[in-house]
Amino acid sequence: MKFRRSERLIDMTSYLLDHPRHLVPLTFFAERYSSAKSSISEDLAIVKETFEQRGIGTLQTVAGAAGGVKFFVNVSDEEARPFVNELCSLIAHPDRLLPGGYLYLTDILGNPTIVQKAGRIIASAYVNTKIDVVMTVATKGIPLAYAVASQLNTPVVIVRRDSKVTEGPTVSINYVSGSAKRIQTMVLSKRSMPEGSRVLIVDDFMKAGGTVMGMISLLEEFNGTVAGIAVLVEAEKIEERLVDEYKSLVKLTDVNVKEKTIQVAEGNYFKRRTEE
Ligand SMILES: O=P(O)(O)OC[C@H]1C[C@H](OP(=O)(O)OP(=O)(O)O)[C@H](O)[C@@H]1O
Repeated sequence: MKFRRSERLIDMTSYLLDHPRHLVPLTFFAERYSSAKSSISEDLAIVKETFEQRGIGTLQTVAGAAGGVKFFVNVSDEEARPFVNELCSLIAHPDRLLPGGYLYLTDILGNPTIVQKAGRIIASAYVNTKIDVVMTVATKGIPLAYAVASQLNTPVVIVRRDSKVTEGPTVSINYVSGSAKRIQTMVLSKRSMPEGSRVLIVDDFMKAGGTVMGMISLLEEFNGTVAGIAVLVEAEKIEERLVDEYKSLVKLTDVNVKEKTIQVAEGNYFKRRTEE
């Protein structure tokens, strides 16, 4: 059955969006549409141009016999900013404030539309970064970690705060949870990731950064490399912030637990993108 160009473009776009960072050989599309590879190359040029013009992402071509094309999500700032501003308005409710300057985010983290969009935007910040694994810590960071990892075509590694028989042999470290100055434990199965993995650390919220630091320490036990750190929301700046290099979509700027007021602004996501 022959496919018209318009049909090929629609189906090809859908396939590429569903398979981010997968290498798709041109022959795959040529056979799928019973078309010549030259026609497929022309189709892909149109898809690439439109993706880039509409701020959706880009296509990278891998030359050679084992080559093909890979879709990389790369949401433009014009596309991302309205979403982040909407997120700010959603978060800026004083009744979200919790003791210790933490925030109630469970409703947002339970909203697949929000989490998937945030995942695409965070993944866009690493379009030129090689990432083998996305790491998070149970529990609230898990939905966002999966949303980011699905765009990076990587597995998710979930650090636990306790050891379970079902995890097999594990590595554990103790860390100081920043603000609370509590000694806490992090545990990870020895089978969770290969030695030397390049890891993107993702979490929902960062206050003092103790949790992120804990994951960094754990990573050292696997000779892993921190490829990046991304959080949905960062608490307002505090002196003893343990982590400097990270990206956030939203930040709390002025929290007054007593007055129950909260100011929220864009995180450093856009700032760091312009600096890159
Ligand atoms: O920067 P820090 O001061 O370390 O705080 C950030 C931690 C605290 C909170 O997790 P918890 O509510 O402790 O745990 P869970 O995600 O399981 O609810 C949040 O999800 C981050 O992981």
